[in-house]
Amino acid sequence: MKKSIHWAVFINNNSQKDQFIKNVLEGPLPKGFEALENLEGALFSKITLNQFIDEEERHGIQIINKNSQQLLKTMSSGEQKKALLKYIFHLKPDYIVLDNPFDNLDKDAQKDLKASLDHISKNTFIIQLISRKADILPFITQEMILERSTIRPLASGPEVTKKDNPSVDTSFTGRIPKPITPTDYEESVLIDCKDISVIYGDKRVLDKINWTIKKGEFWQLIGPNGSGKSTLLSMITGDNHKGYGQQLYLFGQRKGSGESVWDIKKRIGYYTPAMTDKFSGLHSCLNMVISGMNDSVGLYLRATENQKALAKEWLIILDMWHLKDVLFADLSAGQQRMVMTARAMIKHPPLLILDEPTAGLDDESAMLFISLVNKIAKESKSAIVFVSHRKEPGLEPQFIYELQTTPEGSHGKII
Ligand SMILES: Nc1ncnc2c1ncn2[C@@H]1O[C@H](COP(=O)(O)OP(=O)(O)OP(=O)(O)O)[C@@H](O)[C@H]1O
Repeated sequence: MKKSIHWAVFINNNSQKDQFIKNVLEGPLPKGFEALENLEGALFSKITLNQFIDEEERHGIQIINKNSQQLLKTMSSGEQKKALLKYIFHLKPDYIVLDNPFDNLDKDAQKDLKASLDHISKNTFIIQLISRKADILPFITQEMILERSTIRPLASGPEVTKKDNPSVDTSFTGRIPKPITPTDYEESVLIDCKDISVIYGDKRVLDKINWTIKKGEFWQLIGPNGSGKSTLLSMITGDNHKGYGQQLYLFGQRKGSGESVWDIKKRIGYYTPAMTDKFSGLHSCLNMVISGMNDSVGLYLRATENQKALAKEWLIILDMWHLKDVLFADLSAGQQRMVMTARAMIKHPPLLILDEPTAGLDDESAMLFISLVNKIAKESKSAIVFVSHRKEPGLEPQFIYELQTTPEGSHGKII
């Protein structure tokens, strides 16, 4: 039967998305979705991927990658999404819930996904959960918004659009607070990659990468899915053993020359949204910021008065001081990312790495987050590496390092 209804459900930081998904898949169906009664649904989401990865880790069971030698968790995020999509299409469900389907996908993969969904939407109901307005699928017929747990049609028309499109104040008051102790690394070159290559089995991932990151530089790292962005980052953070024996210099020390992993880690502030999933979230917002000074999650050591005062300054800048006692888990996704970025930056590490930090954020939160990153770039001496597939409106990197895939592995180019 030809399907003529497809829904877009706009979600923002306050939407209770998980509950909504559960209701759509298992009932009771939310108002407006009665057409799905007694039908079989499937979920295309990071949530599903995490379940498959968990199954693989705990029980060694490969489901969506059963025809592949490669473990799901070692696949790039784009490859994981493609494998899940193939699996779901194979199941031929009556409807598919797509949870921000374009996040983590490069331009070509987004185009392919759009074409596949266009095709499948002829026989399958689509419910698109969406944070960024530009992502809306062309065949959507109903636009809804999920405010906390309440679903309602999206307002339209001049008198109501303002309500659903509030403007964002991206101006922060005050300057980025200085660290308690300045960094002990004063050299100009932080990271130096000379002819770095990486091969996994017979898969050539990086080919002769030359990239130097200097003090205070603001870089964006781009490249299609599977081009080796995460692999390159793991070389820079000293986490990839493939760096041994290569001309990889991390804060002046050659990888494998007896350098201390601790010395490397303490000079890098790192944030990627997947980090947030791993925290219990039972720490207060203030303690999460303070923990950035102790390199621990939450607070296990008693904070000094100076540390508390510095964390306060950061929360004031972020306009979140009134939330200081709120549990991290109870903050919105956008607020959690601000806190995690403050946590990564509080010591003003020589290098701040932000790996796809805006994935899953709504337009407003992404704008606010980007203006924070621009501010950090302007007001601190930390170098920044920002990884993102999107051309983030408003992001002001000085340089872009692009990985371009070739059969010999990706080549790097400064653009
Ligand atoms: N441990 C591993 N074993 C085998 N292959 C791996 C391993 N780690 C990474 N790869 C492969 O290396 C390639 C590069 O992966 P990487 O995660 O670095 O790409 P990426 O540019 O970050 O991609 P994405 O944008 O999709 O996140 C991928 O094809 C991936 O499958």
